[in-house]
Amino acid sequence: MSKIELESITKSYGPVVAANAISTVFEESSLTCLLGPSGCGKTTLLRIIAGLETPDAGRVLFDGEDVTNLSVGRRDIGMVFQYPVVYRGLTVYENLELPLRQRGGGNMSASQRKEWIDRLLSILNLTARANQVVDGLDNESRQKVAVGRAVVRRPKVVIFDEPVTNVAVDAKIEIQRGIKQLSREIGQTILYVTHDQTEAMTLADKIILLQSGNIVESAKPVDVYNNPDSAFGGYFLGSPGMNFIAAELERADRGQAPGMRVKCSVLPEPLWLPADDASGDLPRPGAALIGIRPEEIQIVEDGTPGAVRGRVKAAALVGGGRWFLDCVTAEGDEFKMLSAAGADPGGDTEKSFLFRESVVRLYSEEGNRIARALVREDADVPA
Ligand SMILES: Nc1ncnc2c1ncn2[C@@H]1O[C@H](COP(=O)(O)OP(=O)(O)OP(=O)(O)O)[C@@H](O)[C@H]1O
Repeated sequence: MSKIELESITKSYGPVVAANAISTVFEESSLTCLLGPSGCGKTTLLRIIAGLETPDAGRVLFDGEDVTNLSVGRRDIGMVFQYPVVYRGLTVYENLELPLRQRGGGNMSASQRKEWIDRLLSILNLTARANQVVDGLDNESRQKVAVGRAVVRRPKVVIFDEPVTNVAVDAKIEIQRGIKQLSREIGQTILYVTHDQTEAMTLADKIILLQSGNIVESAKPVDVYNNPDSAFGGYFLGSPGMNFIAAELERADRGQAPGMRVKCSVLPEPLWLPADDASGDLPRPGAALIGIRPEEIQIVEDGTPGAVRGRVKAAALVGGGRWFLDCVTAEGDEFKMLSAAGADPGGDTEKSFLFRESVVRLYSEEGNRIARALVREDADVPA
């Protein structure tokens, strides 16, 4: 189990930059999901770490050792792909035992080896099938065997490239649970590629979100979800994604405290950005965006303090009895919201909406986060 560091990894295919000077760290014994839309560079990065691809520039380090020019075989990596790779003609147990016999298991006694394989079989819910020949197994069970084969030697890192794409839903959850357990109980360092945000949110200790060969988010799932660094991250995670609504910034110092006033059609009163809360220098006056998640907006009684008027354009029932609503403010700004379970709010109806100030985030027009939160203009500020 190793800590993996990437230092300014760059890889281009003709005019396409698949990895643009990427630097990051995958901590030992952690499960990191590489997430992003098709073509963003997930597989390229994984292949460079595995040694299946050579970067144009930059270094790959395993526990501080430069492995950039080491062959695949000398990097000590386990791999699981979309389609299960198993030894045909052998039983489930033998599939897990063979890699240990071939290499890596030499210092285990026979009883230790059996104990370890039995533990893996139990984690992967394969104990009852231990003596079945893999050729007769369904695709899902064969993929579990492939996972077992990849981790049994306890390699420095195990790489998963969309391993549950071709697996039925029930088995998908079971395989994901097994993989999570492997990282928790055995401390295996795992890199996991997926384009499925729900899978990444469920599994990952850390999510790395890629866009066009660049890392745009790198944090715990809850932090990426609640406070994405980029509008792309806010939009990509969430179903539907975060709303970004046009806002206007103007300089508005309060006594000795420098800051900006933030006006937006969903805020009946402007909010205030103290200079201390801005990431970097205070932004220039002008256009900006506020970010708010669909589930953070409420429909409230007319006349509720802080509410603004708008219209529900269309409503659709979604999971758990909640309603997905397509809405627009009186000033014409569009937004989406998820209402609590309840009666049909009806399409094309006038409503009052509450955008809770406490969750309004501020982004530049280019989509970079300026502040995680804003305050009321009359809030106490340090002298
Ligand atoms: N061998 C190659 N030759 C030419 N272009 C390539 C090659 N491998 C990757 N690319 C290009 O590099 C970019 C990144 O590809 P990559 O496969 O890493 O993305 P990805 O995020 O894994 O996508 P997907 O989810 O579709 O697998 C894409 O534009 C792809 O077309």
